[in-house]
Amino acid sequence: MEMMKKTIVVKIGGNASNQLPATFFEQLKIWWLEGKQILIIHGGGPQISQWSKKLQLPVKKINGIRVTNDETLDVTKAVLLGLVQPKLCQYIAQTGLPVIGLNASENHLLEGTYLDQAKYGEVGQVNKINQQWLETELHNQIGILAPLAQTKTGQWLNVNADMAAATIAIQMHAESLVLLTDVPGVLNSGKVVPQLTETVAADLFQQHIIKSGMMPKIKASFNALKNGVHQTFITNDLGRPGTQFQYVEK
Ligand SMILES: Nc1ncnc2c1ncn2[C@@H]1O[C@H](COP(=O)(O)OP(=O)(O)O)[C@@H](O)[C@H]1O
Ligand SMILES: CC(=O)N[C@@H](CCC(=O)OP(=O)(O)O)C(=O)O
Repeated sequence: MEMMKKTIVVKIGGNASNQLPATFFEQLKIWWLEGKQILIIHGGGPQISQWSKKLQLPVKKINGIRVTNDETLDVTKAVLLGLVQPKLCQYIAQTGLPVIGLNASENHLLEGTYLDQAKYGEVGQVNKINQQWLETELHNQIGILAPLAQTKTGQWLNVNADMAAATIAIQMHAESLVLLTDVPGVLNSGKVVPQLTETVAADLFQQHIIKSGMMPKIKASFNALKNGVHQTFITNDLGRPGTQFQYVEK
């Protein structure tokens, strides 16, 4: 009987995807040669904001979540699936690794529901994934997946990429979740916090040391840890652990 391959989920933030260091591709190659199954969830927040501004659409985020109307949703889809994803696929293909771009419209890959339509508009969370089909796709190639979901009736939803990555990592029973961003980890007074517990995180929230885009990452990381993902990290370099999350059962 063939052993189930271990899955590693890497989320790449929009800023990070513009400046991927050599260590990123080296680590992908190492995991690939070790026989890991690799799924990359990509962001693209800064790129969506940039294109929204060019098109004179409002740019508004609440707690790191984009307020998304129908026009912003179109821009989000166009930027993620037309610009960010193909560029990442190209970079990975250039290293000689096999890669495929994926999105919610394929075989009910990501099914979602509205988060809070009155507050955020066309924004959702992922509830269900087509795990069987995804596993098959990831058997012989690295998957690059956009953070968009579809409702049961086919309405597209914009999903925060950190939250999408955590949900998908949980449902894939991933061994690790890495959130790759533009800072070396969670920072406090300019220094990386190497190990972060929920108690310390709550304290850093209260002191407004953890803000904006870092907020969904912290929530996503603890959510993943509590639901079976073995390890979660925030880093800007796959060669360094950055901040590792610690879940202490109460
Ligand atoms: N305590 C913190 N430590 C590090 N970064 C923080 C902190 N609080 C807020 N941030 C911000 O979070 C940003 C990362 O989130 P975001 O811009 O959404 O990145 P990504 O596109 O990778 O998801 C950092 O660049 C920084 O500006
Ligand atoms: C609902 C929501 O906030 N969606 C995000 C999706 C992209 C994303 O999360 O990109 P980063 O990881 O680069 O921030 C957005 O529209 O910006």
